[in-house]
Amino acid sequence: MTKDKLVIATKNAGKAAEFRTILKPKGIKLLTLADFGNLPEIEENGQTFLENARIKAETIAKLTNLSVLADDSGLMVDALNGEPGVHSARYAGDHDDVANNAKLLANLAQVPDEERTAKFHTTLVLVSPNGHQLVSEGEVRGKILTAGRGENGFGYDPLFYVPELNRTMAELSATEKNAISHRGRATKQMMTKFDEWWANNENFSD
Ligand SMILES: O=c1[nH]c(=O)c2ncn([C@@H]3O[C@H](COP(=O)(O)OP(=O)(O)OP(=O)(O)O)[C@@H](O)[C@H]3O)c2[nH]1
Ligand SMILES: [Mg+2]
Repeated sequence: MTKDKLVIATKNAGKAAEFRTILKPKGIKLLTLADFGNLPEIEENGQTFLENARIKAETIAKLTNLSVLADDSGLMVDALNGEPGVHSARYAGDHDDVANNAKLLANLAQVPDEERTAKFHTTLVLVSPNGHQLVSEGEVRGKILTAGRGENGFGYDPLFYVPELNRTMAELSATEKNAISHRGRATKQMMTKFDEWWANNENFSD
């Protein structure tokens, strides 16, 4: 019963949409936290992306007894010593993209163009109900603009300029973003080991 389902342990609709596109070829039924009515709030109190991804994956696997994929990600700006980092979602206000982007621009107001380098990072943790884990990571480098451009994506995407494509993340289509993004790269890396893990996981749950 539980073998063909994977829970994406996220409340972020943007992330969920990206995972649905990337994982579609697997033909596995994907659920997100929105499919469960009564889950408690998860406190992301880790110091690292890995700790937070693990907290999310392990908590939801225990509660649902299903296999779970969790993503912890964030923006790391060189001129801000890697901030907002693990605090990206709640930099200025809890999941308030407008306030978060405004704070980022304010903190970079005196920083010249050539020093506005940054990267997006994702750590993924995949865990089965009995605790077998796969971990992967992905990053993409870019620059923080002085004003947003584009309507797609979510979070800091309008401010994140990708030099190779001469566009911001928010000016890319979903397919274009997944092809180069931190999340797309981390998922691609995980997929190289996924089939073997999934097959073994089926055996473990017997
Ligand atoms: O412009 C962006 N494009 C991206 O592709 C992206 N990926 C992550 N982020 C930022 O980093 C936070 C993650 O925090 P986070 O990993 O805790 O996720 P979250 O709290 O939004 O959802 P959940 O998965 O924890 O439920 C997010 O909220 C965003 O601010 C991104 N911003
Ligand atoms: Mg979060």
